[in-house]
Amino acid sequence: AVTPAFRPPERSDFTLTGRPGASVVILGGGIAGLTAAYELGKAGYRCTILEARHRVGGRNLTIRGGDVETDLDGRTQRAGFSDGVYFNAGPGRIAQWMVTMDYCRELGVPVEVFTNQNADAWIYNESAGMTEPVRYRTAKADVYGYVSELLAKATDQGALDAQLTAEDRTRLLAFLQSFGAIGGRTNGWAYTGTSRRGFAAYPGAGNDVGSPLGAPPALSDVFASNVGRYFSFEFGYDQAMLMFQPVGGMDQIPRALAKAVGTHRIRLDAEVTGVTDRGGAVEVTYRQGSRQAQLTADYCVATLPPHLMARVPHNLGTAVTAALADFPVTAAGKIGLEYRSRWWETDQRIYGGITETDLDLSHIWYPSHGFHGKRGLVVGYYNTGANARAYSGLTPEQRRERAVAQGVKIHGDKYRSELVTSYSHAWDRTRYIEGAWTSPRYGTAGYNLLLQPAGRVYFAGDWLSHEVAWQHGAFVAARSAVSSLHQRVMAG
Ligand SMILES: Cc1cc2nc3c(=O)[nH]c(=O)nc-3n(C[C@H](O)[C@H](O)[C@H](O)COP(=O)(O)OP(=O)(O)OC[C@H]3O[C@@H](n4cnc5c(N)ncnc54)[C@H](O)[C@@H]3O)c2cc1C
Ligand SMILES: CSCCC(=O)C(=O)O
Repeated sequence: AVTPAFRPPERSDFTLTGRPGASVVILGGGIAGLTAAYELGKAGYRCTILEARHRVGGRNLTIRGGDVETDLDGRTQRAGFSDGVYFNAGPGRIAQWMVTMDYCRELGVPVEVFTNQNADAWIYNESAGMTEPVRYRTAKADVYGYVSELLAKATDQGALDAQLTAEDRTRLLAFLQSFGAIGGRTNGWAYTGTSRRGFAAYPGAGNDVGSPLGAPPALSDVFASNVGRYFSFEFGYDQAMLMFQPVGGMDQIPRALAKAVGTHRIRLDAEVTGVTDRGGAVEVTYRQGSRQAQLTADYCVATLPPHLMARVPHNLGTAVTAALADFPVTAAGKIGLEYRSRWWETDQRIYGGITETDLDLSHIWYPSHGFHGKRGLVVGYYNTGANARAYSGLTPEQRRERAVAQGVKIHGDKYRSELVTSYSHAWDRTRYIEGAWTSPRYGTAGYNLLLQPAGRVYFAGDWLSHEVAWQHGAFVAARSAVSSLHQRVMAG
């Protein structure tokens, strides 16, 4: 039998057929712009990409030693990372079903597992009064155990008889006993803790049974600590293991796309300043340094973030401007902390994965590659919204100090003493991006308007998809735009 009811969401062998040879100017060299150029190029179109930044990739940004970035506040950082150390400041993970994986395969970008969930990573909820972190495995054992105990008791006492048949009850109780590792009826279905909680010292040879963590805290204390707060993250269809990352940094994807497109077709440091639909062609003006230039093409694919495209003078109509301006934008930030030793592996036995906190740093990511290497890079914060803005308002030094002061609470002194260098990225303060991702108003006239070309101008970007904040969204939106452009050309 074939795998039931599953169709890859996007054909991996996407190709436009026919070679019409029209010219297309593409605004923005992020994933959407590069993909538009790549797919149109394969079909024989003559494409030119205008990208305002000094490199392609847009939000797909990997920072290495020597990279220099200046933000909207004029703060310049020069990354001091060692050779081989990299920091994915934007995207970091890919789900298996995403079309991003097909592009990695087609472009020859090798991928490796990205560890999105780790039983040995920590949970730390300061606001719940925790004074030390708890391992994920321990938190899960206790929460699953107590929830199972409660549900088993209610079931066995007949509280759910209106919902359950006698057979359902038997099956549910059997499931709960295994799921929560609870006692049976004679033990009152009690959760008393098992080896699932983990050990202070793991079992050894001969008669060494190790030092089990032992009895769990009281039920009420487990719920009060709120350690279950983040369990559902890994249930998400977009975040469930296995996840993947390109070997050597996420920017291997735009690099490979740019190579396939041909770097001679990409103009960097080229800021688009105007778009005019002339009826028979599109005229785009742009600025390269002090030079003003102009480019005319048969069609245009515009992939700037919508809130920035809204500010570019054009003659596409006020409804288009209003629709572009109607995308609420989220802030996000990350810091990369390079350490001279991989103490999280040697001392804490954490090989990849994520620690979850209620601190303003939100998440701490450990590297999913380079295990047992000499150095390594930890993502010391990955936060959004108000937490991201709190950090983006600080200088890079202040950001590092704040992140390290928080991280020490979980990891101890090495979090500070082993630190070599850091680089932080504030997406809301990044020129030509000004935000992390948007929340499209699906179903509105404005959103739907932008799915149609405005004259000879097509729009694309993750913001025109149902996978915002994922490269998948940028890929499929670009495919959609070039497909309708191509249909029109072939029909004409
Ligand atoms: C912190 C963070 C984490 C993320 N995590 C993930 C993840 O784990 N996995 C994943 O798949 N995705 C993730 N994403 C989302 C992913 O980065 C985006 O969905 C994708 O990169 C968007 O591509 P795009 O081409 O639509 O937009 P962009 O990358 O924003 O491209 C737009 C381009 O337009 C350029 N531009 C702007 N103004 C002008 C102008 N006037 N003239 C010329 N060019 C201009 C910009 O410089 C930019 O290059 C994350 C994003 C962020 C910010
Ligand atoms: C937290 S979901 C939005 C950003 C993203 O795609 C990611 O970090 O996985």
